[in-house]
Amino acid sequence: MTHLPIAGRREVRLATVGLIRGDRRAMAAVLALYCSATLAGLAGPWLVGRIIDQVQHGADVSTVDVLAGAAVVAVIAQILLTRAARYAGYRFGERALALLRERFMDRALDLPIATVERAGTGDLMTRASVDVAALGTSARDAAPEIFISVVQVVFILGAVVVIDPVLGLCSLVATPALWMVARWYLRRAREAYLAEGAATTRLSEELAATAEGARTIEVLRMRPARVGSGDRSIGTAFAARVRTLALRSVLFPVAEAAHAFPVAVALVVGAVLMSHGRLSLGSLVAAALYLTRLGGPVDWILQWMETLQSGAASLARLEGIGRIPTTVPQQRAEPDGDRIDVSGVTYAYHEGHDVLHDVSLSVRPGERLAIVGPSGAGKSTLGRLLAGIDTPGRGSVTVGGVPVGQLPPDELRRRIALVTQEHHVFLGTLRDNLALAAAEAGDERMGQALAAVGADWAADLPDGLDTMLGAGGMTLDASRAQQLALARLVLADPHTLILDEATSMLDPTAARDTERSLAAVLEGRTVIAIAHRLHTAHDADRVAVMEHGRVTELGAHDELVAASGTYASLWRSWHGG
Ligand SMILES: Nc1ncnc2c1ncn2[C@@H]1O[C@H](COP(=O)(O)OP(=O)(O)OP(=O)(O)O)[C@@H](O)[C@H]1O
Repeated sequence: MTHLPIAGRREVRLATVGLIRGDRRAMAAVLALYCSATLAGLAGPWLVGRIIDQVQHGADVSTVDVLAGAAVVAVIAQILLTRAARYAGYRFGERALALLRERFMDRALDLPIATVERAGTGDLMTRASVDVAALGTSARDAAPEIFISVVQVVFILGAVVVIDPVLGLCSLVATPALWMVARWYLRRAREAYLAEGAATTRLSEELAATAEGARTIEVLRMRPARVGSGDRSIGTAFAARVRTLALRSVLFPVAEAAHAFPVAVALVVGAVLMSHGRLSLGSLVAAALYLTRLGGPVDWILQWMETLQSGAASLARLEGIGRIPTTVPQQRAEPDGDRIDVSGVTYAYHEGHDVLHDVSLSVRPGERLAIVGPSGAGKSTLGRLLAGIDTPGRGSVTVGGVPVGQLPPDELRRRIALVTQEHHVFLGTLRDNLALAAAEAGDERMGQALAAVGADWAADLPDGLDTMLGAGGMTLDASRAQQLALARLVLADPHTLILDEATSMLDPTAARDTERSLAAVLEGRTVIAIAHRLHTAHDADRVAVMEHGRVTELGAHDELVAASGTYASLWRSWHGG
């Protein structure tokens, strides 16, 4: 299985910058609001310093009152501005997330089906669910919180430098130690917490399984084995927890010390500066108050950094989808007519193992061609090539002279449709389900399409086209679901249909109903039917027999029967003759 690609650091950086650039005004507003809120927050300690200085110089009560009043106003302004900044920040995050999600969906829907099939849908599903959720937490919480904290740290340091540059330098004394321990921690934390999560999950699964299977365990005398494996799981979980505890027991004390140390150094240095008359007591108190405030945002940064890292990993996985070349072709060519030509086609799922060898066929507009042959002969593979899902290794599959792979997917679907046993009912209204095939179709056309395939039940629905289908709504049985799929085909109106065992999975009654609906859809179109039951072949204009990846016989039913080849013997054995 080939994995879907993952974007590199540079692409992730570019994507992030692109998101910020795309919403530049909002970003500027967020930045301005956070800066204002932080500035308002800085007023408090500064005013306290001024009050101390004023009191020292024998100021009267009214001066102190004014300064205290200003401090109150600053606190209120800080609260209001922070609220506005958070609101704007979260909205920015949500918009960025929505954009990424939509871009991911667009890219995912543009992916060549063959690529998705080869990578397995699980990978794509995980990216669409787990990674989008992880990115959501990053965009919604981690990024804004880190952003606020960085703004606060910068402003607090700036304020201390303004009070006195020497004190500013003191506030950086612990930075190298903090930087080193943070790097050390972040390098190990992700893996350690993932291991802890996995060990905890394993332990609870183990205990639950033991409890549920208690009787069986007793009967089969498996107790020692279960106790042993339970002990091992507990041991693993314990070791994983000790590991994360060890990481925290290094990070937190260093971080605590890193917060306290600059305050202590600043007080000592400040006292010296004061004794030289370079600094007032009020300024020293203000600087010390600022430095004690550094701890909060620094802790916050450390705490959210990990989430941001995992968000970046998710972004790399979401952006990775963009690395896959889509099916959208470089040049647009207009097919000349509806004729389908397969010429000299070779195809291999795995290099060196061709499953189609030099297949050539022409299907004229309106013809009915049945493809028959033993299992594994390559019929479905040929069907996929005709529908443009896979591209031939050598040779070409063209419609009206244009290779099917060169037609944009939308255009190709309007010409050629592959009908398989899958007839998915999408969650939504009946109208939504039909609009997938023709978004522009009105209610009348939809009604006609449903009537054409004999879906009379649709006319009796109380909510009509607005009836909700799928989970929580009305469930359709297999034959109705297939009628819905066929009505979609009528709306899409392709000139060619490739039927791959379209009715073989249904029960016989459903198959009969469906066959009638199918007959209505086939009317007037070119039909290439991968036939499992030979009466389909009997009714076709021509029959192609495939064996070992080659077309070995091609002609009308009667001709092939008369030729006494493979088809004739298949027909005889099927007919019991
Ligand atoms: N996704 C795949 N990956 C690898 N090999 C495949 C894949 N699909 C089919 N094959 C192989 O290609 C060959 C042709 O398979 P294909 O399904 O086209 O035959 P078929 O004639 O349609 O058979 P059936 O009637 O059983 O569906 C078989 O050998 C099959 O094992």
